[in-house]
Amino acid sequence: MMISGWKIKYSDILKEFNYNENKDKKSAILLNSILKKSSVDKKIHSLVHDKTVFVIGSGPSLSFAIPKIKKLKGIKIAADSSLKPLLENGIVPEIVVTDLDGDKDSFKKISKKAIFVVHAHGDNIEKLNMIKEFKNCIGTTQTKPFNKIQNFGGFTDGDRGVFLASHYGAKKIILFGMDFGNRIGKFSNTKKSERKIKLMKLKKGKSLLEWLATKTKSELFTTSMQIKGFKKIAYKDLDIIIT
Ligand SMILES: Nc1ncnc2c1ncn2[C@@H]1O[C@H](COP(=O)(O)OP(=O)(O)OP(=O)(O)O)[C@@H](O)[C@H]1O
Ligand SMILES: Nc1nc2c(c(=O)[nH]1)N=C(CO)CN2
Ligand SMILES: [Mg+2]
Repeated sequence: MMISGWKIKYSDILKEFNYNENKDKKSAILLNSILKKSSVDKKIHSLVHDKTVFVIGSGPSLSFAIPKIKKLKGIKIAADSSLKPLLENGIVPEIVVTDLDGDKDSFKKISKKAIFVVHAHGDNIEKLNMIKEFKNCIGTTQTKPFNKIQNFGGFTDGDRGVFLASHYGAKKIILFGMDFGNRIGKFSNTKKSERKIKLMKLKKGKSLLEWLATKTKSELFTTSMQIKGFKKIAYKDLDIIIT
């Protein structure tokens, strides 16, 4: 089942980014054909339901966040390119949310350990074969869900991670490196020619999180830049809310 109101949000995305819905569907159909039947859905539920979950993005604050994350207990969801600096600092996330444009070597390092939540869209069709290496994998789409393909809502890898955690009933969701804003973090693999579109994507991701905040049952916190509906929390106070 899709989060209510998603159809309108997706229709806005199609217009704003000039995406082709049929290509998004084609990509989802291909992903469905590659995915094996699995019990990964249950595994995510047991990791996330009623738990404190961290969603880690690649914004400028990620460098400051890493030493703090190292000391904290919680389920870690890495958004795509944040995986590389996390692994380099000995932090192994349980879940990776990706549309497969993150660092391939990092994916390989945890391909048998982590759960991969792979998003199919019209512009990553040629990358989908990569999932054959992932032991635990589920597929998502921004179009209608079907068969093995789900739609939890969200747009960029980071905000989709938050929608995922909310869908599986996380008790608390705490954001790290999810600054959005006008500065793209150094860990993000954004080419110069793609900066403008990336900033538009970040703006959309942030607005979707503000929308989610009006609907979710999870308690929402951010250590990064302010997001409406999220409680801003200082690193030094994290111990108080992580129980
Ligand atoms: N200022 C920021 N710069 C970069 N990433 C950010 C920022 N703020 C939040 N993020 C989050 O970090 C996530 C991971 O960053 P990354 O650069 O890997 O994105 P991406 O893989 O290009 O994202 P997408 O494929 O969703 O566009 C993004 O999906 C986004 O949600
Ligand atoms: N068709 C299409 N859909 C997307 C794309 C994209 O580049 N093309 N990027 C996303 C997050 O980066 C999410 N959805
Ligand atoms: Mg990505």
